[in-house]
Amino acid sequence: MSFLKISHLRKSYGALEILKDINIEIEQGGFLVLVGPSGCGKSTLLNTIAGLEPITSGEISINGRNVANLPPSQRDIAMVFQSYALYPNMTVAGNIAFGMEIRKVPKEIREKAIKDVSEILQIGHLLDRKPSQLSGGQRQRVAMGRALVRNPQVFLFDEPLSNLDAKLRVDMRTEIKRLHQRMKTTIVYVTHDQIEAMTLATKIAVLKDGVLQQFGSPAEIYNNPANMFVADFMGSPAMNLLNGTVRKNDNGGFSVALARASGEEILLPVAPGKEAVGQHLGKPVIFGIRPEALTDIEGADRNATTVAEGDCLIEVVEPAGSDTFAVTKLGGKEVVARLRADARIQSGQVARLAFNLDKAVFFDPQSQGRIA
Ligand SMILES: Nc1ncnc2c1ncn2[C@@H]1O[C@H](COP(=O)(O)OP(=O)(O)OP(=O)(O)O)[C@@H](O)[C@H]1O
Repeated sequence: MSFLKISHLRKSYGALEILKDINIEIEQGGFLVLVGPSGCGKSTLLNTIAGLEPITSGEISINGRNVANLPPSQRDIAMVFQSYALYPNMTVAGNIAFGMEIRKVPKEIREKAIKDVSEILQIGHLLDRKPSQLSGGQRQRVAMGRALVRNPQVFLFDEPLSNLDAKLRVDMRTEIKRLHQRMKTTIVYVTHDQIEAMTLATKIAVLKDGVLQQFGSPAEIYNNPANMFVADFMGSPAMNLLNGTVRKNDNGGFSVALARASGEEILLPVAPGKEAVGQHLGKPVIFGIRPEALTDIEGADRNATTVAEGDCLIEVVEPAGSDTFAVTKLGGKEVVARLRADARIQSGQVARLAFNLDKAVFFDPQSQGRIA
């Protein structure tokens, strides 16, 4: 049974509909990440789960109980905000225990809870400090500690790492993941950072303009994006989306032809299992390939069943330490290939690249949906 279930949820401000028929469900212990560009409605969705915003219609159930019309205090959730929202005049221990004090939890139990969470979060040495005496990462830990001591059914995180610098963000991301693995709590987490979404989530919901674009595991979303928006939004560098035309091969299979800058074409065979693209025979399609599926010949995946090679004029080479990105042009668009770090390729040179066509995806240029 799903633990958190959002059914046909709609939210409007006056005539403006912000969330349009959202349906999502996750299991107990799941880590749901809501991701999408600024203004897509992810914070609004989180706030409706928290009870901070009333919904226009639909249902939100937690552990089988419809909470949509309950106040936040009766939903058994705890929220960690981007701004941390710590009380500046209280010590760390005071901040963590404040909710328990209000609920008149006995002192020994409070002290034990503070001790337990401060061990988990490694903030035992900070308990007597005020928030102003803490670093951003330490404040973030205290905010999490305050949520943890409540032991709620669901944790809600609203962009908790966005105020931290890049290095600390990565460290805290790992820490949140470790915490989730250890505590097996159910989490809903908002971010606009697709890497955070990929690394943390058990399930990702991608939103755009208040519409759920795709809901699935990180691997499903990465490998089989539902549409061109998801394909472009998830992954860095983004998936290459190129204009192609479907052709029939002499042997009965299909290929996709991409125009080169020179005017000639490169013909890429369609891998087994992806023949649905044949329904678009003779018509334009969008050919999607991730940078790592387009490599130097030596870097090609030896286990791939369908690989094609093609000579491409390399316009720019960008060494990135662990690998090298090369930019070429195909199908009227710039294409990024991900080469091995020591690939001997230079800008201005024609280089032979390998296309792993097992990883290719096709989209209908009209509907922008994936052809499956
Ligand atoms: N009280 C309100 N009245 C009217 N419109 C609102 C209100 N609150 C939010 N909105 C609008 O709802 C849309 C979704 O906002 P929301 O804050 O949920 O987006 P978001 O995806 O979390 O964006 P960000 O990443 O920038 O925080 C935006 O277009 C916003 O302008």
